Amino acid sequence: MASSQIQGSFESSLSIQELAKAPILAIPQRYVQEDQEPSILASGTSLPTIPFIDMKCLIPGEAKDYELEKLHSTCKEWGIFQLVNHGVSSSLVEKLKYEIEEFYNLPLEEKMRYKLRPGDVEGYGQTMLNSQAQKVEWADRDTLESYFSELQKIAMTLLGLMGKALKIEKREVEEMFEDGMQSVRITYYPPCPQPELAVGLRPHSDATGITILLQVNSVEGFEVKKDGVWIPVNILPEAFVVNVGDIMEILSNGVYKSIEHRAVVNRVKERISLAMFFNPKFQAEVGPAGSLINPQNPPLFKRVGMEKYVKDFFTHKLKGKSFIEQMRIKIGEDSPT
Ligand SMILES: O=C(O)CCC(=O)C(=O)O
Ligand SMILES: [Fe+2]
Repeated sequence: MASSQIQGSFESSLSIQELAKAPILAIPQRYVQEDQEPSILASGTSLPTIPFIDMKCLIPGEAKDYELEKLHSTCKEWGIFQLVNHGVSSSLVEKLKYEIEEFYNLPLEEKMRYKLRPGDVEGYGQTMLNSQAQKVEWADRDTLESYFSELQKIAMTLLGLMGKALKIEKREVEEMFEDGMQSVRITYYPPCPQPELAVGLRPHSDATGITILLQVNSVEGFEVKKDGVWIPVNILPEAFVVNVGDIMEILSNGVYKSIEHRAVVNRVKERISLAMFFNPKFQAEVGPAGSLINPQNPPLFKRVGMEKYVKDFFTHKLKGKSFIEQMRIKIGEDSPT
């Protein structure tokens, strides 16, 4: 994994950040999306909360059985959790958060010095979700590099433990994710005078192995769809949110579930998040783990090379879990292995 390139992109929009600075009362028509599903209200009954997993109890080699079991059941039932005691120093995380916020506070002219130009792989500007990932180059390089390398270790540990809990042969998980691809997306959501009419980030599951999300400035807006209902997630400032991605759902042959999530916007506050995506290498194959498949447990998903998987993803319109659905083997269709 160490040799792989770190990539990232800004899902920020220059125009929308500037637009939000002007005191407007209504959002321009092109940002209006009326068909949004409502979130559950935090009144009376208490909200369901996504589970917490304690990294200290998951130390490789001596993972406590109950915590491994909790990780397993959480990945089956939720596909998401808040990771606490993750071991990344709080001074590093705070420094990173500070530098990212400082960047967005720069005057526009300053930010434009980092503007993305066609063909560039790093910089500031608007990128679509399904466009080529971009490399980041604006914050203190050392802070980012340190953060990324810490997160790679955590991701490999979690992927290994998930494989163990699923009883997938260790070799299979390693072959898939070692020297894998990582990418980063930093998203800036400006305050919005009509939050109920605008979409921060539309509902989707991540097409990844796993995703580790950092909420940069403690403003809430992250929501997950559980049992058909949108639940706001109160992310602890010291926690990371770990998402099971579609690749993990496929690898586990449907035992683990990737979860649909979205970002809503806030009437008065801006929000920033940093998502780091962990994926197999291009040479790997995406498909159910061979060690899980037998006549009683036939493959539920097709098998494709990672390169094709990525290509298909970039040409697919992001919508809920529709991408992984097209990987599912339909009844009557033979597994193409
Ligand atoms: O901004 C967020 O909280 C969610 C980001 C996300 O889901 C993503 O980047 O895939
Ligand atoms: Fe996501």
